[in-house]
Amino acid sequence: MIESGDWKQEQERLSEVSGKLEARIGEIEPEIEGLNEQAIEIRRKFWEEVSVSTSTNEDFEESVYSIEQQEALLSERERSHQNKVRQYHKMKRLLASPYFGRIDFREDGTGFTESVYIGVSSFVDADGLEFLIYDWRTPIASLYYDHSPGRADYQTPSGSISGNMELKRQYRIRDRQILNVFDTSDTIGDELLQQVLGGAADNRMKSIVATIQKEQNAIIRDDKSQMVIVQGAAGSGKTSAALQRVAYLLYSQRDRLRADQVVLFSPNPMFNGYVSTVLPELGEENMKQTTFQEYLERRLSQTFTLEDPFDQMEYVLSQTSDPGYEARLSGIRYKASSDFLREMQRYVESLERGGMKFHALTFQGRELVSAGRMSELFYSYDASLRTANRVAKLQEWLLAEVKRLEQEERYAKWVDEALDYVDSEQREEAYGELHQERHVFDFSEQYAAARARLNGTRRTDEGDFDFSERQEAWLRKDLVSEAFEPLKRFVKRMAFVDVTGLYMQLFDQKQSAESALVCGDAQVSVLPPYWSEISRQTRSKLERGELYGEDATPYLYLKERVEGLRSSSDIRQVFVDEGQDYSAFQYAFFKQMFPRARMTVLGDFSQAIFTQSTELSGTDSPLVHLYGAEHTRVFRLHRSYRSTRQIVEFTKALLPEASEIEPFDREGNKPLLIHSPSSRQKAESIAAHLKQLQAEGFDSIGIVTRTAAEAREALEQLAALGCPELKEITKTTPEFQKGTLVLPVYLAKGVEFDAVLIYDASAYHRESERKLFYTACTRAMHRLTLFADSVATPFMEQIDPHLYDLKTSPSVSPSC
Ligand SMILES: Nc1ncnc2c1ncn2[C@@H]1O[C@H](COP(=O)(O)OP(=O)(O)OP(=O)(O)O)[C@@H](O)[C@H]1O
Repeated sequence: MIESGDWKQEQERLSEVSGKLEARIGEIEPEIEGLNEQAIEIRRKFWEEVSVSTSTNEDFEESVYSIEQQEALLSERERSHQNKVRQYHKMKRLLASPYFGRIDFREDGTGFTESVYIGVSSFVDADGLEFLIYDWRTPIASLYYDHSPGRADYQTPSGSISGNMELKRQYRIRDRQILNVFDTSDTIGDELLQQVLGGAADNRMKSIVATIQKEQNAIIRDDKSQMVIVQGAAGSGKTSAALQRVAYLLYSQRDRLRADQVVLFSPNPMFNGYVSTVLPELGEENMKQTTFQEYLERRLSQTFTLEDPFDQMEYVLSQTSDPGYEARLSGIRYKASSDFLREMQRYVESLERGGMKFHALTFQGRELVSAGRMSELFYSYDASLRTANRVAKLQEWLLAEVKRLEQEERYAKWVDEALDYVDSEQREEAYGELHQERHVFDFSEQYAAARARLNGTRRTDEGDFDFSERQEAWLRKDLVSEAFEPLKRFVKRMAFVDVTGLYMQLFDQKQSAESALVCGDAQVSVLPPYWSEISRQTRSKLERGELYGEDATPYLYLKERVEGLRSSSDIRQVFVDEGQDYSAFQYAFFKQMFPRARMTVLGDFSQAIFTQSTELSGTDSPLVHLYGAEHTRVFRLHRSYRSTRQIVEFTKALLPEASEIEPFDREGNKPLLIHSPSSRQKAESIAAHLKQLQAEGFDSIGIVTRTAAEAREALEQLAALGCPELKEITKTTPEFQKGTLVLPVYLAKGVEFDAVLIYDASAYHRESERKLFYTACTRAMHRLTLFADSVATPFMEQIDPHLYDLKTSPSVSPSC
């Protein structure tokens, strides 16, 4: 807390700045209105203001020029309007809470101290000379995040600036009143952070600009590395840092980076909604948001029915007695591995020498171009050409060939027969088309046609032999062209390349494990256990027109390498959250898909719940290899902000190798384990506990289950006990909601709750489920309660019993 004189002065300054903000808002409002009206007026009178004439070429050009000018005027007004609206919203946002921090900095050699007030955006005095508020992303504002009072320096585009920080102050402001103000000697005083973290969970993620920590600031402001990897404990602010990083990049590169050139890959659609308000809260437009599955669906769902990662997860967790289970697991691991990626790369290269597969071009049961002919041509091209270039050449040849065949086809027997069935509508169309052939603007033609129609006479050219011949020729052309349309599409879509056959070839069962994996000379270096069963499963799935989740990316990778890449060169920044859940293949794919982008990958290997997980850092990490170690920077976040100290100490103990996790010092109850002798009593106990939590005022509660089936069971049991307003979250739920949610742990990734109830802590047995259990428990901010039958998960038996409290089925009223 500061002295009352200082407080008074601060309040006076706040009132003064708020007054100036209000005055600026007052000035902007009529300007916005004016610009909007101008734009409406221009749009309304658009065609009155332009002169359109097509009489001569000069007139035509004049018209185009006049339309372009009018368009330019309109878009200039619309742009000015949008800019003003943006400014207006920024001022409004500032008015609610103009700044959150201040530093007094005496730059070496200047002889004076400047007070730098920091807020979500800059605000300059009316004369344009004094910064009343500095945007948190300005270079000088980084002093606030990186230093304590004393010697300090910060980086600017023109070099480093050093000086003395004489004061560092933090504020909580609401409705023009200072609620709290404190001077701090720590980097960012824990007091403000304590207050922020002690609050309730929200159904939307919040911005953290007022309390960004030094190690998070380094991530946010790294604008040198091509690849930024953040390995951080659960709740250490990885997602938060990523979102503030997007805002920072949009600010620091505002002359060359637009929000739609940034894309965030989220773990599920619900998470997209959860984080979508942070950037607008910071006055920035949202980046593009998607999930990898959405992308796969867009590219592959026309050819296959795709298994999504959640169904794959359900299989892994629930179908353990399936006879092919071990092989499937081995396949999932292998198909995500760098080994398989290397095999695939070798395979694609080997296709330059042999093994390409094509689908013949057929028409009405006749083979127009055989697969063999395509193969012959493909291998006749210059051997130095890459596969995709040869496929492109072949496509060009095929298109020309189809055109030639189409012309030949016009005199086929089926066309003669079809001509007899041409109806009057088609003939009329032929008539119209023939007359239009000359030129649409050919007035004399139209005039002659109109006169002929009016006078009921026949035009001389219609009666002659030439016209009916031309009409027949036109009809033949039209009939064949329509019939050939699917063939042309087939060639344009590159469907003549048999990608499925090529992919299947990789899983040729006839090859023994010791021999070559495929034709050509791609030799297998490492084959996974159960190889022939993996091959059988993969092939039979493909034969049914279906694709396992683990095959989707490798399949698409192969397709793109063979058919040519479909990259998005406009995207400049790619963010991948929950990065441990992506395979080496997916990363190779990201690089291929976004060739001009830099990447930021955030993840936690301790939360790697999918079988195909990837180690983010470390020498073997495929991520580090992606851009090379010299272009990659790895950050580690150890401090966990989400949960109370008691919850972090408990969850940390669940991971034998996670000793580096540090809890933020916020106190709460120890996690509570409640044993119940029967599943009925367990449900009753959960119901009673829920009621108690709601009575205590917790309004964001997650009942976290192991699988979707368990979530449904929980929902039914609790609803039968009268628990009100339980919300079921499934993989298709589009929005994160507040309230009591029932959801499987894989859908709780990345989100948090005031209180978490682990529906069945007895259900996690296998070592592979340790991370699943850890992920479930780390969703809790303030309370964690675990329900189990007589024996809880072995992971809890292995930890210090002092880390949690224990109860046996409390005698409580069984309903909500
Ligand atoms: N510097 C900070 N100031 C205030 N709150 C913070 C800060 N850093 C993190 N938090 C809070 O901690 C919680 C966890 O943050 P976030 O979800 O970004 O972590 P994460 O590392 O992505 O977690 P997980 O991997 O478990 O999903 C959020 O409520 C976030 O607002």
